[in-house]
Amino acid sequence: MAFATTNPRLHSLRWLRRRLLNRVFAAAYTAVILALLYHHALTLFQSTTFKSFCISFTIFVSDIILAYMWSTTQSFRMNPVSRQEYPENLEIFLDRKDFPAMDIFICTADPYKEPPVNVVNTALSVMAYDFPTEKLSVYVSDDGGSELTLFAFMEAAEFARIWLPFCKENNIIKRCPDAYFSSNYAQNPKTLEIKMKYDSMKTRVESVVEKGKVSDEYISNEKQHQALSKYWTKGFTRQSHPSVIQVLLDTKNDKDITENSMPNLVYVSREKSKATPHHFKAGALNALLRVSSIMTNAPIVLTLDCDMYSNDPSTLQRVLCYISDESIWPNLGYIQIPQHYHGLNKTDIYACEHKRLYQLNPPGMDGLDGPCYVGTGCFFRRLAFFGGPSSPVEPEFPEIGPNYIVNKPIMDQEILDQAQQVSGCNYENLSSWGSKIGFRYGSLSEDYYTGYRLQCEGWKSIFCDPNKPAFLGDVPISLHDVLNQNKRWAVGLLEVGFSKYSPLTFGIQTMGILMGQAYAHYAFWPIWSVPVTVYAFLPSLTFLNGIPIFPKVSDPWFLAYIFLFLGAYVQDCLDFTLAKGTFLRWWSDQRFWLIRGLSSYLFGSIEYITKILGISTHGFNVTSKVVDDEQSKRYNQGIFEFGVEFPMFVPLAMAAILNLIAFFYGGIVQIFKEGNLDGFFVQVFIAGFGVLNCLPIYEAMVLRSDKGRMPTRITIISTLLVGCLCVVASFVLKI
Ligand SMILES: O=c1ccn([C@@H]2O[C@H](COP(=O)(O)OP(=O)(O)O[C@H]3O[C@H](CO)[C@@H](O)[C@H](O)[C@H]3O)[C@@H](O)[C@H]2O)c(=O)[nH]1
Ligand SMILES: [Mn+2]
Repeated sequence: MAFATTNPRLHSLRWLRRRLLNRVFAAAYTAVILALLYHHALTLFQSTTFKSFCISFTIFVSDIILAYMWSTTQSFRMNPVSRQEYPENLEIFLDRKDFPAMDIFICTADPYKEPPVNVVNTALSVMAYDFPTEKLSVYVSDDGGSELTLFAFMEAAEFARIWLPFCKENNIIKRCPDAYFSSNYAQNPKTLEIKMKYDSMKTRVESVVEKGKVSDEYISNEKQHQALSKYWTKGFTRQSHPSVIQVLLDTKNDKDITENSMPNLVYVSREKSKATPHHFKAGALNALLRVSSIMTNAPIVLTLDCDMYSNDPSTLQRVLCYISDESIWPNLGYIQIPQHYHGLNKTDIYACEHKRLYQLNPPGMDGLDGPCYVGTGCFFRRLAFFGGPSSPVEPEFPEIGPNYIVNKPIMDQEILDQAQQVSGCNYENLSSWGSKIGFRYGSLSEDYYTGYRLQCEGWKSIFCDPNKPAFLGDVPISLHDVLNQNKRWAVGLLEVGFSKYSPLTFGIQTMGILMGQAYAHYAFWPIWSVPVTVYAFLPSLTFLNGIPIFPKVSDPWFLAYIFLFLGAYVQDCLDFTLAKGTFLRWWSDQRFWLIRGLSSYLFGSIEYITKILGISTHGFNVTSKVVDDEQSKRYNQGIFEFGVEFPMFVPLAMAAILNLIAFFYGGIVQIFKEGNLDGFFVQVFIAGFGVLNCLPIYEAMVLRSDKGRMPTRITIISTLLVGCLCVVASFVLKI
């Protein structure tokens, strides 16, 4: 049969050959780790003084943590797979009229940190998907409760009427207007006219944001006035206000300028009250889940952050390649498409690409039960939010359940009333939302936690990583923002790691050792701060006091250190560069791992501890997406942005100063005067490696005069603290 030979398929899966090599290497590496830990244990027992006991103990603990974290990474290396989709075959299997409906959720939380113009760009890019428009609904959650965002969407709804047909007729690939007009697009009267309209919308939105309110001259009709006036009632604030739900486009009634239908576009700002916890993004997404159930109840839900626009109009078709495969459908919970970023600088100084998290580890989990959910670019099956594949959980009433068939138009008053009700801030009281239903509460890393719980319930996930990135996102471009973002993750991850659902216990029990370990790897990221901090300070402090703490070069145990260090680094570098990474980006990535260890992970762990002790509370600090021109210029040149007096810079600056002193001063005294390189080689090497990694910090402290330099106060404080540390160490270590 001719058919059999051509054998059209929707997707394929390939086991990566490197998994065999990985396993052999893992066996050898494990043996050496165990041997070294045995050696440490012996040293510990044989230590004769309290001082040497303390030093050995610290190193032992650090190495156990490093070893444990290394063991968790093996889950990603045992079974990596690679998938490929064939969307061109889709319509052989599935008629276009049978495509399932899609509800797309976009979250925004603050019009000043997340400029509304960018949020509408994200929305326009997905509204223009190459998909039957009547099956597409875009829901925007505005946790900022801001008339500025609503106004931006009113403008966007109008602009969409010309933008969507333009994209479809001309087969435009970049359907995010801003991305399109910043590219090298064909300039003809038609495109120029559309650009003019886009610019005029942009200017209007930006000037409204600048003014901080929508003044009368911007309001074009009574309907808009009515919608916006909700914000002008007395007592309406961002933290306390009733729900505002506005259907901006209704696929049944609204037509674009070519008389074709448009997708639904619904703006939702859920009710907020200072007395009721709102659970940040997870709460926002749950409100959207319910509102969308009532209005459209599509079986597939895409979650998108407002800083991620669609870069490929055919992504939905690609995802349908999995969705329409009956062999994987029964247990399929979600399909995760990784984050890719635009605007990274050449060497990605803050390692914001997170290659390991978003690109290297997921194929490893995909070879097991499937990747984590990472908060954006993820297609969920609505059903997955309501209990496991074989243990469904019923919601409070059927209209918000996954099986409900919506039979009224979206603008029907009854629908609008119900939507208003389910987006109320007390709606979830005494319900299973956040615990058994919907996005899960209890962690600031709600994405990781939700995916984890769904997988524990038995849902599988799929990693889909098309060659052409399906979404492109923004990265924070100042060090302060990046460290804060990573600190938030650290707190959120520890919240899961030490909860009753800890991957170490609950996870391993329900999903097996490899999946449990994979999730534990992330949950315990922040404990890397312990070994990183120890290795940043202890070798230098002891070295300056003439105390050797590692085996001599002539000692056979020295080889174990060499093997473990080089083994981990070379493997990491190979993984990174084989996945289209450059060597310089890899260098930034490993450097930033050290930086995070000394800052975000350290502070995140402290914050987590103070929180469980009840000393402090913490919230979801939204990352700023506003770009300052000067900052962005420095970022593009690959220059670190310090600039502000930020406590997390202190341990970084301290480590930089201490290692520099140890490397030069200690190096000269010990090695040239006393000729003792053999005994101190590892310590000198670590200090030298520290210095090499800290080059941008010295530059920021001494050589730079721009606004992004290290604030003088931080340099002074850190120098004083290093001084104190050295004095204390010389007393303690000389005992
Ligand atoms: O109370 C809140 C706080 C945030 N958000 C939205 O959540 C998204 C992510 O926030 P952002 O400040 O951009 O955080 P990032 O650290 O960049 O986000 C990463 O980390 C988050 C978890 O910490 C995940 O939710 C994200 O998907 C993931 O990209 C944005 O769209 C926000 O508008 C809300 O809707 N409500
Ligand atoms: Mn973000």
